Amino acid sequence: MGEFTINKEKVLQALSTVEEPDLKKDLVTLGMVRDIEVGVNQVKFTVVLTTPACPLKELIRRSCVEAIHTHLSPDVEVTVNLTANVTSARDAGPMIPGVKNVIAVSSGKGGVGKSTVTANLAMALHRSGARVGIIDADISGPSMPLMFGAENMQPTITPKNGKNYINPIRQYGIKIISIGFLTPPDSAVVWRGPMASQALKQFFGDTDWGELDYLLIDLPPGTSDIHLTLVQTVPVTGAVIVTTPQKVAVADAIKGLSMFRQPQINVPILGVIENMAWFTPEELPDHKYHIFGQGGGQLLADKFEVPVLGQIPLVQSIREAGDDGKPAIMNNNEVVNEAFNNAAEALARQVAIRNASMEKTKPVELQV
Ligand SMILES: Nc1ncnc2c1ncn2[C@@H]1O[C@H](COP(=O)(O)OP(=O)(O)OP(=O)(O)O)[C@@H](O)[C@H]1O
Repeated sequence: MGEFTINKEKVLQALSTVEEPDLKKDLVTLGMVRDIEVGVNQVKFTVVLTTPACPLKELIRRSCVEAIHTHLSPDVEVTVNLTANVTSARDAGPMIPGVKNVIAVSSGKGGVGKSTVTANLAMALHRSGARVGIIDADISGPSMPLMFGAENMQPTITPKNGKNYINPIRQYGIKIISIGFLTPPDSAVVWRGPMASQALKQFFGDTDWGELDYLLIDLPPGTSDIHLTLVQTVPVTGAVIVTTPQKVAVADAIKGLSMFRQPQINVPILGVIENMAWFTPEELPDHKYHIFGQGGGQLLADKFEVPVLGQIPLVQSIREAGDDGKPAIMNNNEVVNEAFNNAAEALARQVAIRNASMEKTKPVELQV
């Protein structure tokens, strides 16, 4: 093995041949290469990814090693450290200044599993290393307190700069605020639109979220005042729509998605998650029974020219976990975790693509 002297310049040149597959530019131009250290026959550097949930991590690592071997010498020992700095689609404003991305989770129809999907996506993103929060704005039935085993928890209040701030509760590493925390668990309070909109505004304006990579908003099914309040209050990075494969669910989801696409609202749609895509009995993990039909998620995605971010099977333990106060992903069932992890990675990927390729989002100003 011959000795080969390397300098940082040569390393950068080699790495400028590596393209970020989604962003279609090279790693050096994108400013993703940091902390290059060189030695005799050795090079070490850091690649800063756009999300810790990056599904292309290993591909990027391999491409970097290959580029060094091809352009410098096959004898160089290459160490690639991967870290992430989640990108943002907004300018830091007075509202939620430390939150990089606000993601609306929406559905056309009730009961399709929007809250279950939100809770598990949040956990999957958190487990990948991201900082995650949830706002449960589903006035039709706030379910986050139950799904996170937090029915008896209460957010605290801290005065800061002469103003009282709500501190989200923290459960399993996720910061959570729910409209359900504002009412006693057993009371049948019927939230009227204006009251709920006011509460949602407080969840942004008067809540101390600190630093978050992703803040997921569990919206009520359909379209409502809450949706309008959301897009008027904060810049929304994008929307995810949850549907089942059923035709009637898809028809409703089309209506839901159309709202985000209205020119005066114009919130990018990041993709579709098809929940209850098939039934898989726990004891037969390879079997798929398409009891709600097939292909609804894809149909919806095709119609709006967005990707299907994931398909989540109907598994009894997903329902049980929700009722037991733990998102299903915490039980480490292979089928369930693969489904939610893939969906979370696909979502994080679309957020990164959106942030790199589209204009920053601004809150919507609607004439009323
Ligand atoms: N993939 C799944 N497998 C098994 N059960 C599921 C799955 N997804 C959701 N469920 C169950 O279906 C029920 C409805 O789910 P969830 O509350 O998440 O729906 P939603 O769309 O948020 O409802 P809402 O219309 O009230 O907002 C819950 O009991 C939940 O545990």
